[in-house]
Amino acid sequence: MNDILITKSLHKSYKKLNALKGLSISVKQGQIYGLLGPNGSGKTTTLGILLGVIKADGGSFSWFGKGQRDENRSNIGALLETPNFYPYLNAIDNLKIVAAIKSLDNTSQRIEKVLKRVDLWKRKDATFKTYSLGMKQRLAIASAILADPDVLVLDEPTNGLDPQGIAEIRSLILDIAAEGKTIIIASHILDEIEKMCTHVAILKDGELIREATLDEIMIQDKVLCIGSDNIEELKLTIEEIPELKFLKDLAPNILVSVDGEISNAMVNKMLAEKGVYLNTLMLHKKNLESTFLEIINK
Ligand SMILES: Nc1ncnc2c1ncn2[C@@H]1O[C@H](COP(=O)(O)OP(=O)(O)OP(=O)(O)O)[C@@H](O)[C@H]1O
Repeated sequence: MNDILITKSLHKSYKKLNALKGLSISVKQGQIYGLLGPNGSGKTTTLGILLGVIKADGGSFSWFGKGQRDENRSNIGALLETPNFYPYLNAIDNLKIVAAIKSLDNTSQRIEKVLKRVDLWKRKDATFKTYSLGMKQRLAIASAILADPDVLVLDEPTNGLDPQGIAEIRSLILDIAAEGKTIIIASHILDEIEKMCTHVAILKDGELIREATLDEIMIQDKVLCIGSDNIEELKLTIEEIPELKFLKDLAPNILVSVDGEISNAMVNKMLAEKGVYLNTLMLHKKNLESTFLEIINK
C-alpha cells in the first residue's frame, strides 16, 4: 500500500510545555486512521503541523512521499475547527466562495455533487445561520471534499453534536472512506474511533503509546468483569498479582485486564489462593475503552 503520510520524530513546545515529544506515525492509502488521546495529548498540534498551520520545532513529515512543501497539501481536505461560513449566504453561495479561493473548475457540478453527498441538497437554498450544528458540520465536510482530495483530515468531527448528528457524520465519513479516500481523524471519543477507524495511534502527553490496527489493539488482552463481597479487598489483592491489572470500577464490580492465555479458572484460583472469593467472573465485552485505559494507565 502506498504511503500517504510519514512523520518522523515531530517535536513541538509551547514555551516550557512539550506538547509533542518526537511523534512518528505512518498512514497508508485507504486507512481510516484515528489519532486517539485524552485532552491535551497533542492531537490538534499534530494536525496543525501536518496542515502547515503550526510550525514544528523538530522532526519532519512527508505527504504522499513528496516531503512537506505547501503544494503537497492541495490533495488534502481538512476540517480543523468549528465550521465558519457566511451566516447570511446559502450553502451554494458559501461553497462558491470556497471554490473561488481554491481556484476550482466546474464549480456548479462540484457543488451539486458534494451537497448531495452530505445530504444537504434539499437545504441548498437555506442560509447557513438557519442550519443545525450537524448540518453546519456536514457543510464543512462538503467544503473539505469540494476539490475531491484523496485525503481528508478531521479534528473532532462530531464535537458538540447530538446522537443523531454523530451517527450522520459517522456514516458520511464511512461512505467517503468507501470511495477509496484516506481519512485521518483526531478524537478523544473512544467509541467514535472504535466505530470508524481501521488503524489507531494512541497519544499521551505528546508521545505515541501505541500504533496498530484496531483489531490488533482489541485482541491483545482480555478484559474480565469480576466482583466479590468486599470489593476494596479485591482491589488490594489484585495489586499483589502481577498477571492482573485493575482497569476501572464498574459498580458493583470492577474491570481487570489479563493476558489472553490465562484462563478464567486460573484467575479464580489465583484470587482464592489469596483468600478472595469471587461472586462474579465474566468476560467483559472487549472494547477500545478498556484497552485505551489499560494503555494510558501503564
Ligand atoms: N497555542 C498554544 N499555546 C500554549 N499551549 C498550547 C497551545 N496549543 C496547545 N497547547 C498545549 O499543548 C498541549 C497539547 O494540546 P493539543 O491541543 O495539541 O492537544 P489535543 O490532544 O488536541 O487536546 P484537545 O482534545 O483538548 O484539543 C496541551 O497541554 C495544550 O494546553
